[in-house]
Amino acid sequence: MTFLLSDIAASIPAFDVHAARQARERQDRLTKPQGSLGQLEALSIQLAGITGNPLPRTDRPGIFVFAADHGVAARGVSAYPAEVTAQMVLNYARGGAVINVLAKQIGAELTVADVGVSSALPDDLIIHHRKVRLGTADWTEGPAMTREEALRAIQIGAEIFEASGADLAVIGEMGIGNTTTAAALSAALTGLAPAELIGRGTGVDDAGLARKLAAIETGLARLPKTSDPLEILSAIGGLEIAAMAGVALAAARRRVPVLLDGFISTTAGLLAAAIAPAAREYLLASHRSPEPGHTLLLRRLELTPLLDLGMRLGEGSGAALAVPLIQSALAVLRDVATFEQAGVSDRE
Ligand SMILES: O=C(O)c1ccc[n+]([C@@H]2O[C@H](COP(=O)([O-])O)[C@@H](O)[C@H]2O)c1
Ligand SMILES: Cc1cc2nc[nH]c2cc1C
Repeated sequence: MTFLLSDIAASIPAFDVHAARQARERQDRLTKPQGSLGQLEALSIQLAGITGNPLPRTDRPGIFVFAADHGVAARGVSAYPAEVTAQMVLNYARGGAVINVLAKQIGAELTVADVGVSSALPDDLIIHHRKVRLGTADWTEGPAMTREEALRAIQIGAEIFEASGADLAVIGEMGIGNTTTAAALSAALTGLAPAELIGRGTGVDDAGLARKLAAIETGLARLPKTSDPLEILSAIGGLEIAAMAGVALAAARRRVPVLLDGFISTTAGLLAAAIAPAAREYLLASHRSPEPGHTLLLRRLELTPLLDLGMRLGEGSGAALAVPLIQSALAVLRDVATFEQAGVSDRE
């Protein structure tokens, strides 16, 4: 099967304004003051437009966590050593990480894929073994990966989503150093200033923050002059960001909502929307991470997060918490009685 990004981009359906209008009309007839459920009302209407169903449901949420390493981690840009990426994949496989617990709590299926961890992982580990390469190259010195590798990582994300049957796609990640990559990639895609996009990630000190900025400035200086998202992605990385964008594109094609997690996950949403502008309508923001770049990207994508809990873990954790909120918003739209049905007097 040949995998063409242009085909995917062209096959994403438009937001269904008719289904959204029907959902809006129903929301306004439910036995509550109009607008009293705040953001949950807009959310249910948006889900109707995304799915093309005026009474949508998300009974099979899938959490897709992609792991990969970043050559740039060698520049001292993270508070943790690079081997934590591989160690955390083992933790996911054994069920011991935060996202394992939260996935179980909300009854979501968790899929973990190695798309570029830099060490060999045991074959008997129950994860998707889809390594594109052993981590990205340090993009301050040369391209993170080839164009073919970037495309392959997007394709893997799309394939993993397609095989899942999920009706809501959470995209999460694990990759030491990836807040630096996400900031560089976001800067290259949006023109936003690196100094405004960087944050402390896993908890770097001021010197670490200065190293992040220096790395990004070096990386951007050697970026070819291009607005082609795939070119930018292959120059900067990362593999897990590419795979998350692949999930987002494939989900949008099937009218499945994409629930973003934190800064890195939202960078993947930004990338998907750069590849296929129609994909933007399918993105939902679950929470706001304290990474400064996250707020800027949410604004750029015109997304309002549901939660603001100071969470900065990644791995889909903030998004997992928002899944029950989405399901509650949809249950209300489907099952609350209308004024007419309940014999309650409507507003004058
Ligand atoms: O989701 C976020 O906003 C977020 C913010 C800070 C850190 N993280 C996680 O921490 C790792 C990246 O942090 P760092 O400091 O190594 O660049 C990576 O595994 C992410 O999942 C995630
Ligand atoms: C322990 C640990 C767990 C993580 N999960 C996602 N990013 C992470 C980064 C670290 C360091």
